[in-house]
Amino acid sequence: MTKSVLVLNSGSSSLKYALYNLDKSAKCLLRGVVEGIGTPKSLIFHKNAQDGCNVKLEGINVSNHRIGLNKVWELLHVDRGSSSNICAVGHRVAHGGEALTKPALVTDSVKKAIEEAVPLAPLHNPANLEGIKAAEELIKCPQVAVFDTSFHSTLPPYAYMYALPLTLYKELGLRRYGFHGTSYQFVLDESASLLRKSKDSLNFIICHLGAGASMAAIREGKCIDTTMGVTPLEGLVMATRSGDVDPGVFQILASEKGLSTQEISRLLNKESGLYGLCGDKDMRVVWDAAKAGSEKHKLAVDIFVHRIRKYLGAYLVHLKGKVDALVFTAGIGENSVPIRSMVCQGLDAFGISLDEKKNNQDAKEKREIQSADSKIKVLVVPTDEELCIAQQTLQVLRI
Ligand SMILES: Nc1ncnc2c1ncn2[C@@H]1O[C@H](COP(=O)(O)OP(=O)(O)O)[C@@H](O)[C@H]1O
Ligand SMILES: CC(=O)OP(=O)(O)O
Ligand SMILES: [Mg+2]
Repeated sequence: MTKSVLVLNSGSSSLKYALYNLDKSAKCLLRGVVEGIGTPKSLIFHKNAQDGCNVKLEGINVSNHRIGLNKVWELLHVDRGSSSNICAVGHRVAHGGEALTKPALVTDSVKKAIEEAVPLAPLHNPANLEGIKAAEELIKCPQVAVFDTSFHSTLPPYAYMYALPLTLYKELGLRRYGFHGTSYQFVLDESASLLRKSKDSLNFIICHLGAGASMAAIREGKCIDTTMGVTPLEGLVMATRSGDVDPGVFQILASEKGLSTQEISRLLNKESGLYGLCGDKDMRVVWDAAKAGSEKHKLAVDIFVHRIRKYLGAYLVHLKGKVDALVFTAGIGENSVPIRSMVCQGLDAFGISLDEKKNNQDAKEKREIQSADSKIKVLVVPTDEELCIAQQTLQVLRI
């Protein structure tokens, strides 16, 4: 049996995993996801691309990522003994801080740097680190960390600095880092290949709209601005994250509601966004309820779209109108016809116009959906963070 690389993408409440051939083809052998970690109703979906072996485990109790990885390990073991051929593990790590700007072989000092960045990504880095430690115990092979933040290391200082006392940047590393980097990397390459041009000659505005959502402005293949900040909380409205709010709310919540910093952080990260506005966090449910007439769900959709358009306007100006394509990716970006339509509504004057028939096509592959007279192309490009992590893992290990 061929040797393989295992990719672990530990999210705030999920653990996605995928197994790839350990060669340049990096063919996907199987993939799966443990959802609802930390709740009594966790779910595991496991799909073997080769023999169609699909497993769905429901209602299990996966209280943390370590237990999640143990379950995945059992499944890999059962699934044609896949576990015994793993020669490398690639981990998604959300925050690399200022020190870690490239994929890195996991060493004690790399783990320490990931630990030091925990305050900067409180929902993600602890899970990432737990995933690394658990994998080290289970699988004796090289482990590689691939950082969400790396892609954004090209941001110019005027885009990454906050207008806070300069000393805070020096003391605490308080600056914009940006996230979803492996997704942007993958989608940028895919978009350039769709347009049959070198990415270095192309400008894009990419919307990564998943449960976590962000946007990036790309000039000549390099990121020049992005919506997420020092943490993955800034910017767009997300499933449970507020995105941009006036920092003045901290004072009001503390003095008027007596909330601690921890409680405020929880409120902004887990109880806000779509969920805070309408009580639902899955855009499919939110959209259906809005269509059925629920005013609060309609408002949640309007706020979600308005925030995207605000940044779209900013990035169009930032790129001086020279944009080759507006790209939609991730769960909502790839699948929601109405959200894409609302984002592009009435932008003909800015060179963006959708072909609604193409937008409505039920397709899974990367494609163009702009109208014939649209100056800027509009693309739907499925992301694959796990494949990108596998490729970068192989590069670090020079395989
Ligand atoms: N057909 C669809 N219409 C609208 N939203 C969708 C659709 N399919 C998936 N989604 C949204 O995509 C989200 C998940 O996206 P994903 O990129 O997997 O997020 P993450 O990796 O951040 O968990 C779901 O929460 C759901 O809201
Ligand atoms: C950084 C981030 O927001 O990741 P995710 O979308 O997986 O939550
Ligand atoms: Mg994601």
